[in-house]
Amino acid sequence: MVGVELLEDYTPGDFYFGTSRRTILGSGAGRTFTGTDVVSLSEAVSAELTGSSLAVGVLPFDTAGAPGHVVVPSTVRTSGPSRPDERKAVGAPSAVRAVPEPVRHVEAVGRAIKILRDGGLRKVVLARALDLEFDFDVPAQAILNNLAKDRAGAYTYAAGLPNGRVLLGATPELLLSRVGGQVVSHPHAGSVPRSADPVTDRENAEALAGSRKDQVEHAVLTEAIVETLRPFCRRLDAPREPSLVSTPTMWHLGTVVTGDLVDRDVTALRLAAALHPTPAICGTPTEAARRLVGELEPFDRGYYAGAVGWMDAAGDGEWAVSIRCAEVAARSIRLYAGGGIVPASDPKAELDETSAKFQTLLRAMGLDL
Ligand SMILES: C=C(O[C@H]1C=CC=C(C(=O)O)[C@@H]1O)C(=O)O
Repeated sequence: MVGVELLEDYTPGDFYFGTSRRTILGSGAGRTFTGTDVVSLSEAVSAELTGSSLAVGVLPFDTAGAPGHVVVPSTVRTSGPSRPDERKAVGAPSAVRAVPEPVRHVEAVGRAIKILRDGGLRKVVLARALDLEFDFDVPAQAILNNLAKDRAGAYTYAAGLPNGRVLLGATPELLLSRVGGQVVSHPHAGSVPRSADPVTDRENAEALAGSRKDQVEHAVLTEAIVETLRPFCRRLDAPREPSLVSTPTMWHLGTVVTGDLVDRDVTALRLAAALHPTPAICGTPTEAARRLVGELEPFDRGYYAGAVGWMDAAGDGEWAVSIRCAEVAARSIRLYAGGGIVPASDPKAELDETSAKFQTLLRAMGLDL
């Protein structure tokens, strides 16, 4: 058992962020910043941070639905990585409901494909949700423990939301990290499910690497990241071809983009605000894709498909894309999963992809749905 004390001490409302290098636990709100203009929000937060203080928080998918929410916790503790040995029991739900019904998601993807083929857009990301009701309070700490135990994603997180709920998950995708003058982004797009059978698993990965449709889906994303970061960087590198990356449940195409900043006053949160929403979770062109998401999805995304992370007084920090996550209310939990749609997408395959993406949370809850 390595460095699990902070994980054990987590209580709902705290901010938890765990990676392979460190664990951050922030408790108690010393100062809270809430705003719908994330660039102004990032500037207000920078102005407040001094010495060793840290700001932590979440950005929503769309500030028309929920504000950016960043706090300077009264207590911040950090340690090495948290690797629990034991799984914790979560318990079974009394009701499960898909939002929308799977057949309606297939229809929405079909409509999106038609719009894309008619030439209006290059890519849009459509999501669906799974609502689970319980006869007891949802044990957020147990789910977080199990996500860390499963090493379910490179960034395991939980954050208190302004509505009193908790966003928790384990995402593979880095929106932006900044250390001194160096920035890194690790965009992910293009996916296939893992398989328990090693031969099928390898075949799935090879099919993904060779898939023209997934290459296009990924290229749209990397282009957008590079275009957004270029004005901020004097050096910016991105490999021509994406690489295969995996979580316990999914294979993805990923590209590590690295750069050197022109101006070291540009903070991690400011850069994350510039990048968000990327085509990994919204689409291209951004505004048209955001409108289509609003038209085709029958729910508000809230803090799903936003960003979660931290920043220090020097402007360094890490912001991950808030996917493979759920929003926990007292006795209910809403899981989210989405997928990028391009003209060559297949609606049924997109439904299956979202089902596979739900597995990150479902496994952590010990559920076989
Ligand atoms: C939008 C999600 O995943 C994104 C990240 C990786 C791969 C994706 C894809 O292949 O569609 C999505 O762009 C999600 O998990 O809800």
